[in-house]
Amino acid sequence: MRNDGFHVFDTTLRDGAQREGINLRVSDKLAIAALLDDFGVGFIEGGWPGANPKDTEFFQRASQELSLKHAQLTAFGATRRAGVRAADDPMVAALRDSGAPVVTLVAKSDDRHVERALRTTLDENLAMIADTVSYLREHGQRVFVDCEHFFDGYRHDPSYALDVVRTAAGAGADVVILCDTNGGMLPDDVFRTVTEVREATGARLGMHAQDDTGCAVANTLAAVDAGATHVQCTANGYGERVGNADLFAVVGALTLKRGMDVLPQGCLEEMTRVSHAVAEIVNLAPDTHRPYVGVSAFAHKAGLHASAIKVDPDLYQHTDPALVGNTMRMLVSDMAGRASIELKAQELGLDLAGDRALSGRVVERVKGLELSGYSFEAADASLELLLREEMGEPVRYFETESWRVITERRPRDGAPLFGAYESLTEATVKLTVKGERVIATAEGNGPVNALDRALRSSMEGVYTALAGLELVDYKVRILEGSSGTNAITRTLVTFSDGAGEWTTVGVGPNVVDASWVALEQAFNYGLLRQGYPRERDV
Ligand SMILES: CC(=O)SCCNC(=O)CCNC(=O)[C@H](O)C(C)(C)COP(=O)(O)OP(=O)(O)OC[C@H]1O[C@@H](n2cnc3c(N)ncnc32)[C@H](O)[C@@H]1OP(=O)(O)O
Ligand SMILES: CC(=O)C(=O)O
Repeated sequence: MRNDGFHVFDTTLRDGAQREGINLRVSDKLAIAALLDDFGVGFIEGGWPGANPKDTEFFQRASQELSLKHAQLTAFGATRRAGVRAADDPMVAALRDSGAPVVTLVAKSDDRHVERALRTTLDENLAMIADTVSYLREHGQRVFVDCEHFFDGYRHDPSYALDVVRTAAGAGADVVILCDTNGGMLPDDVFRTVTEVREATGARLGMHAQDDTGCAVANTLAAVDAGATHVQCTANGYGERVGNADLFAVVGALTLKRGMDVLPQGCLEEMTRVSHAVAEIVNLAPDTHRPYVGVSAFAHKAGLHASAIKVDPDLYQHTDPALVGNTMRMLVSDMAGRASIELKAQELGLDLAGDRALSGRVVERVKGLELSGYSFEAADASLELLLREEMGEPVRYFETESWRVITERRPRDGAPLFGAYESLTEATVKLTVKGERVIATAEGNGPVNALDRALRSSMEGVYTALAGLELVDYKVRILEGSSGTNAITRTLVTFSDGAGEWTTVGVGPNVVDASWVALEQAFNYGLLRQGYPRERDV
């Protein structure tokens, strides 16, 4: 049964946006709020209305444009200024007028911060808290109070820190959140402190953990173990400095490890989609190694793991990836064994018919190729071509006789070192396509572009679907960097046909050679994907 009394509170749009490098537009914030609502969080902290025009506009637009199924919007702001009535403080008025049904107030709870940062008295700080909470409650808003620097404050002057909690709860705050603002706590500190504060005050407590010791998720779980019933987190752990407790890791742990029903039915499996979509909106590459949601979170590389997974995936997985909307993947590399190959073939839709000798041959070839610089982990299309070759079904739509590339560079203005120049590359390919010898030449802005164009022009009369294939990514990695320009080069090329992408890998001492190897595979794989019958006799 769902635990309605437990709060999953998301602060991606407020604390997450405090991460260096994140800069959200109002439309980004609205889109992220909709995603967090899909994930089923109970509260979405939208920002600080009154602090900047963007956050004020967010709350105005949210009330018209968002129709939240699960979450309530929360406005963040500080307690009133010292020496001013809450009713007369324009920043408190902005919270009151935000339209948000819930306000989270940040309050000082460390006596040193009160005296040195706020530059007021300990009593006045308590009055600021009581006055602001009561004022917003009188205006019909639910209030949560974030006790900033609570854990440091509690160590320094526990009695004052407890007075802050009692004052907030006494004035009508529904939840008092203990914040590890500097992120310096460890789980045992948090468990002990939350237990003591709960026993001393009887207040409903929440936890807000920064990740400066890498313990934000563990600290959040420790607080829950000690009786906290409200957790503040951010999507993918984005936040000030090194970040906050990761929403997905915390929810994954509470639901799948603690058996707590903290999300509405059906929302848990939205986790991976929401994590990746938020990353796209904030313009950060999704972290492939993020717990639960990373593309590598259930990717298996070691041969021993694969052989056990073949029997039962649970043997090497802490949970079923489908529960969080993720999928298991097999990685094939020089750490693979026969079982890795069999599982990977299944994933690619190929039937090895339990042929151990065949999978053994593939293992040997993969290991030999990886020794010479190949890496199949990110190049499933290359692996599939290799598997098909070993299965006796080689994918060959053309045969290469030779290719040649010439690049001409003409400096302008007398050739200064960083000056402008004109550069043009010309590639010629000689191939056999369906038994016919073809020679094609094309120009491009570099060798790979020119070869790509020459390959297309040599075959597009025969394979018309080539027009819909596009090279979308090209990566070069220098292996054995100590050899300088003599080094081995590995290239990865990624193509798209609109419906999907595929990546191939090439290796060689010459970067253009390595690129050709990857291109040749990419074209063959692309033609296979378009459904052309394989040419066995070219
Ligand atoms: C731990 C956290 O992450 S809390 C979230 C922090 N987030 C942000 O700061 C982002 C948004 N902040 C802002 O846009 C600006 O800082 C504003 C608009 C809030 C305030 O701007 P300014 O009025 O120029 O003040 P400034 O930023 O220089 O200093 C903050 C003021 O708030 C006061 N203050 C800090 N905490 C509190 C509090 N809990 N209650 C009341 N006042 C507080 C400080 O004493 C300081 O007062 P002063 O102006 O009299 O010196
Ligand atoms: C409130 C908050 O963000 C903090 O104390 O870290």
